[in-house]
Amino acid sequence: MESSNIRLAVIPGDGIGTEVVAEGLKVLNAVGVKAETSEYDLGARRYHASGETLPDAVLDELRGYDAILLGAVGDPSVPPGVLERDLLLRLRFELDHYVNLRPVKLFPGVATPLGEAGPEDIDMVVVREGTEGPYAGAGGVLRRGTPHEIATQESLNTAYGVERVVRYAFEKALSRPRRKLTLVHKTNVLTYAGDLWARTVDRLSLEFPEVETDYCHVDAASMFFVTQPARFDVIVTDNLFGDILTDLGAAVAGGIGLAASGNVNPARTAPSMFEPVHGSAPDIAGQGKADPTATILSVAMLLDHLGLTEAAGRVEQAVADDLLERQTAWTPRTTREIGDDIAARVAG
Ligand SMILES: NC(=O)C1=CN([C@@H]2O[C@H](COP(=O)(O)OP(=O)(O)OC[C@H]3O[C@@H](n4cnc5c(N)ncnc54)[C@H](O)[C@@H]3O)[C@@H](O)[C@H]2O)C=CC1
Ligand SMILES: CC(C)CC(=O)C(=O)O
Ligand SMILES: [Mg+2]
Repeated sequence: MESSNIRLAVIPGDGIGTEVVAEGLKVLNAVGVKAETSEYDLGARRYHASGETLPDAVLDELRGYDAILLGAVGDPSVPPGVLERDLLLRLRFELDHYVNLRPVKLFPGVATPLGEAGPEDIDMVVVREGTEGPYAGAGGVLRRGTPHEIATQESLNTAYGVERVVRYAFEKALSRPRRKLTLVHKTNVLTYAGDLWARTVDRLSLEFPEVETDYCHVDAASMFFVTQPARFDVIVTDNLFGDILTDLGAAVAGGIGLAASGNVNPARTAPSMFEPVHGSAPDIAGQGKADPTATILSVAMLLDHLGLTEAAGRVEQAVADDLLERQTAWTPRTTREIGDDIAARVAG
């Protein structure tokens, strides 16, 4: 076993976030990695108790960890966007998580709505920009509440921000057997931002001659996710397109309960943060219905990021085995039971 002691901040958050994170930690414990975990009460409960979303002192403390595991944030009792923007996006921006890494991978035995498609057809990684785009918060509103209201929400794209995420995506493509990188954007309409993205890919492609590059408009890419997912290997795209495409990718690869992600700071100037792609799912919260697999796979990504590749591989293999068994011997299980079963497999 790799010996190391990791310091982990845990933010269960809201709704099913608390349920799935408990299972992620259970599996982390079972894999035998020495981890010192500290839980942070951030989310709707704290907001109602104190009005706080992410106090500066907490943010500073979080900077000192090796990594962060997050469940999900957002609750119907809190005005829309408050927790998403002031907690989740603030974490991503302040900790410079400029790569939002989202594998879209069909595990053997998992049913896909695409019918005939198999694991060889659905195996891609979406490299979503994480700190810019329409999520940067630029824009405003005039004459709010009147019939003449004007709301603008601008997409921020900097040469610096685009170059660093595109470079990461090229490196990711180079590390994979197919060595293919597809830029997904909407260059035919979003001409200013699209031009910057396209020129950046063209320029960096000279540094990565082994990587085949390709371009797809986001509307067509959405179609190809469903009709020809094998077109894609590594995708690089902006914050909004990547958000939308990865929920679609999750559906195609067996469901939102299986989709893992990492908010990565490749320069390691701050801890990276790992979380399921899904949200707090208020519709099923507190009922033990949430699938914790996405969080458990996010724990595997976290371990891999910290160089604990053997442990990461064991967690992913345990998930793969569990998913395969679901195909042949499916029985309804609670969130906790799925966590127990995967933890038992990890422990051997
Ligand atoms: N990273 C985060 O913290 C995210 C937070 N959100 C927030 O979460 C709240 C709910 O957002 P929604 O749009 O409903 O998205 P959602 O991802 O929470 O739920 C969408 C649908 O998927 C189902 N689902 C989600 N995770 C599941 C799991 N592990 N197992 C089984 N079913 C699962 C839900 O029951 C729901 O029907 C909102 O406040 C939203 O802003 C949404 C996405 C990401
Ligand atoms: C709630 C959003 C800020 C985040 C989201 O939907 C995502 O990152 O997938
Ligand atoms: Mg999303």
